[in-house]
Amino acid sequence: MWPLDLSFLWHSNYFWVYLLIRDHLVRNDPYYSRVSRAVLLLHRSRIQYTKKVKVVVAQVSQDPTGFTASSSSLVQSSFPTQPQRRRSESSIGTLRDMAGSPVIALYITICCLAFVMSKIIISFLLYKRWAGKRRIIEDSLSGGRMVVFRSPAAQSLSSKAFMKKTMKLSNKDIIGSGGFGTVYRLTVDDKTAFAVKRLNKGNKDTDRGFERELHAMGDIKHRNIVSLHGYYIAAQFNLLIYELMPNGSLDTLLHGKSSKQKPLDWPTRYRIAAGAARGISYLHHDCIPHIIHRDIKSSNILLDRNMEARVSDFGLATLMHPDQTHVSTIVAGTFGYLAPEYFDTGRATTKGDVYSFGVVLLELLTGKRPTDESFIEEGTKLVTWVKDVVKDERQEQAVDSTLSCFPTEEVKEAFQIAEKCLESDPSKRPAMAEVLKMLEQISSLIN
Ligand SMILES: Nc1ncnc2c1ncn2[C@@H]1O[C@H](COP(=O)(O)OP(=O)(O)OP(=O)(O)O)[C@@H](O)[C@H]1O
Repeated sequence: MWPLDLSFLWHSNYFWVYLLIRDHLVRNDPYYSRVSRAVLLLHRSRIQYTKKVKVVVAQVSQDPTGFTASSSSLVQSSFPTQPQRRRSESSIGTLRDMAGSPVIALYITICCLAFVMSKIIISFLLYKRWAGKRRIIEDSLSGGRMVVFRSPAAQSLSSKAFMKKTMKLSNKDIIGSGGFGTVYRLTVDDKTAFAVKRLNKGNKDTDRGFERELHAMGDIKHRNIVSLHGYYIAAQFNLLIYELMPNGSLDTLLHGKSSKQKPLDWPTRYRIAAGAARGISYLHHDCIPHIIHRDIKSSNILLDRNMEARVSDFGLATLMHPDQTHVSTIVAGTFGYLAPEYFDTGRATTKGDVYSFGVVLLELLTGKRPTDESFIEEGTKLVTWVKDVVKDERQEQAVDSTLSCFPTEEVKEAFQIAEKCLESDPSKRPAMAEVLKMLEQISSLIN
């Protein structure tokens, strides 16, 4: 009976195809979208072809019951009734008679050829993807090593002109600076620009671990994460090449002094909160190995041209294995955003990131920095102050004064989510995936 249903051979293909297209689910990459559509099309035509062949086989065997018409009849035949058993015995008899039939020979040949071809094509695509993931350009100009991860945006990085532009970066190109170094805007042409972060040089030993981490970061593609396009390692400095976020950081948007800057409205704030939660949730739950960010704060949440939130700065991120729930570390991160247990134990956990996200959510709601001077004067801090406000049901008074109108119920819900994230006992804090779910439920209130 084996020639009649060769579909089991195909099922092994689906696993490889899954490997090929799984990223599409999160990336929305047009290439994988095309591949998945082609696979679906092939799958449907295979089913149709198999049906047609089975009909032909049934006709050739002049079997009016069409014993091969569907796999369900094969399943049924595992527990055959009396008439079914008689019918299948006659079918097997007919099969034996048909062993030499040219139609069956043709069917087997086509199935085997298609199977072999499909394996070759899928292996080729997987190899191409693996080989094309990263390409290395050796920079002979300054003796450094540049690695560029393949992506549509980074196509233009292949030329030496890019290296020359990088070497010419000056103070006028600076767009920001932080604890780890200075960030420059690098314009390749009218349409292409990148953010280049210049890091102070570590020693050779840290380079190897540093490169390993960067390669893992290069693999992370998500609509709420700032992509790393490549890096450059030289004797005096290291450069990280990031996607440029035209709308800057949430920190600047909320607390910037520019008079031209319009205050953020509630729907934008809500979208930023949900986007950032989605990005962090992806790092915590969907990346293998899982990633703890360790420095979630408003200056590490950047905004793309559509004001979609992107989590950035994995300079402090630590890769951990799936079976590990925490990593030990010296205290790092930013004061005001760190979970209380972090000071005691020095251990970074995903729940620590949840706490920091809770602080960012409060920043979005109140428009105040966690280290706002008014809190210091009153001898309190943002988190303690908000907890009192929520307890007394005075949320409306705590909302950012630049928010002229806002939906009270949704804002109250958001305060409650922030409060859950800020539980002092980490085990009582929700996981980031739950935080995202709760935030998404607010949007169902909006609609
Ligand atoms: N990819 C980017 N696109 C646009 N602007 C960026 C990008 N990365 C960083 N910046 C800008 O540069 C500023 C400094 O970033 P950087 O990550 O170096 O420091 P930080 O996040 O402020 O502090 P820390 O280094 O302590 O994390 C950011 O606040 C942001 O305004």
